Amino acid sequence: MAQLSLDTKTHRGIVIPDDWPGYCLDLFTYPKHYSGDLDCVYIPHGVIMDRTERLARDIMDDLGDHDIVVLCVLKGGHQFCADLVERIQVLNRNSKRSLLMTVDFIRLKSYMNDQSMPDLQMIGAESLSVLAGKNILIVEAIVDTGKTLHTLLSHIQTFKPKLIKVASLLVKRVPNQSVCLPDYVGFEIPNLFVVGYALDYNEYFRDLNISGSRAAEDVKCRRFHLHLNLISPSSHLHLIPLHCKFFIRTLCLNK
Ligand SMILES: O=P(O)(O)OC[C@H]1O[C@H](OP(=O)(O)OP(=O)(O)O)[C@H](O)[C@@H]1O
Ligand code: HPA
Repeated sequence: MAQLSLDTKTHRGIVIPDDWPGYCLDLFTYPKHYSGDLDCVYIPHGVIMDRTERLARDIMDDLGDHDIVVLCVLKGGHQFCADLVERIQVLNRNSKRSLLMTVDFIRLKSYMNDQSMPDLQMIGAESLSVLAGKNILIVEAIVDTGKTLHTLLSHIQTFKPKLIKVASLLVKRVPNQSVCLPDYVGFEIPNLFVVGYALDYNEYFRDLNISGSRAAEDVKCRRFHLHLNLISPSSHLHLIPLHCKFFIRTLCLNK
């Protein structure tokens, strides 16, 4: 893992500036039940896929001809992990080098609403002893405060793996972030709350195609809370209490 201060040209991934407004929602299709809940399309799905393809190649260049255990951090990391593994499989079929992969899962949860809670739950940690002596690629959707990754790395290191690499689709520019930068970063984003592509707000938005009466009921409750947060920066931000000053951005709507 590189230190935060090591800022090479590509190590931060695609850097999205603070003033990036995203794309207007009306330019995309999205389920009607999310209308009114979303601010903009922040990173279109196709861009995520193209960037993931390049990350897969970088991983293959670094780790090709090794055996690795891909450790997917649930729940948020499941979509990125599936797409990244698929891209590596394509390279396995089409290049001279190959990467033998097994995939494992661990669940870490600390967020309520848009806030990281002091209590971090780790589910599935018991089975990590199988990682002893292995090459591990942790696949995470987002590094925000860095607490989740830091806790996971400390835990895994106790099993004495041979090598640990980390791939994260997103890294947030957060003041005083205390974690090392992942080895493979898709995008560096401003300090905004983003949803979609398996990233949630209280379990909503992971799958933008949710349907059914129970989901519809829940969505109504959630809308009540989210409306506060969806005012665009140029309108009435100053009227919102400080703790609500964040924006829900949609990573990707079209899949
Ligand atoms: O860098 P941090 O501030 O620790 O935040 C990053 C973590 O937050 C989210 O997990 P969450 O706790 O929401 O659980 P989930 O993946 O099940 O949604 C996300 O999937 C990351 O694992
Ligand atoms: O911006 C975010 N969105 C969704 N989940 C998260 N977990 C940490 N940060 C985020």
